[in-house]
Amino acid sequence: MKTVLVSAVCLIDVDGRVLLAQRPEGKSMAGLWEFPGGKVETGETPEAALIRELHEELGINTWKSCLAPLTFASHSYDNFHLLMPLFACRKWEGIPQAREGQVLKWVRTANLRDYEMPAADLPLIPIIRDWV
Ligand SMILES: Nc1nc2c([nH]c(=O)n2[C@H]2C[C@H](O)[C@@H](COP(=O)(O)OP(=O)(O)OP(=O)(O)O)O2)c(=O)[nH]1
Ligand SMILES: [Mg+2]
Repeated sequence: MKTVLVSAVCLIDVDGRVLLAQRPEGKSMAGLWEFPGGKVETGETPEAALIRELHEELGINTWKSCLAPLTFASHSYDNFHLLMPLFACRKWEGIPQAREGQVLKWVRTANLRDYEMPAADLPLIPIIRDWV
């Protein structure tokens, strides 16, 4: 099975809330809430991919020095295996905007369970709750 590398971020605001994005209709896993990010392209580092995705999806800028490794997901879906480093980020430039039809929501870590997420993300929730 193919391993797909996806880079994602736990953006944390000054109140300790985390940004979730709801996958739009027409995409795989539509309606589920995810951490912003996307697939790492050939020749790209996970950090560079995430900085690019955050600009494309949310219109914000951040830097490698503002991305701290937090944890990762490793999960077999039916047709691919997902390997997803999750970075924590508390510093960026701009206000996150839904540029790709997503719905965005700042969520208290205690309430993350109320948002239906992809299977790969479920083990990340207690880690984020304990860490943020
Ligand atoms: N960004 C993100 N993706 C996740 C999470 N959990 C999870 O299983 N995924 C999966 C969903 C997708 O299969 C893949 C994300 O890649 P993506 O967002 O670039 O892929 P996509 O299919 O939506 O977009 P694209 O290929 O059309 O560019 O990883 C998560 O928390 N954040
Ligand atoms: Mg994406």
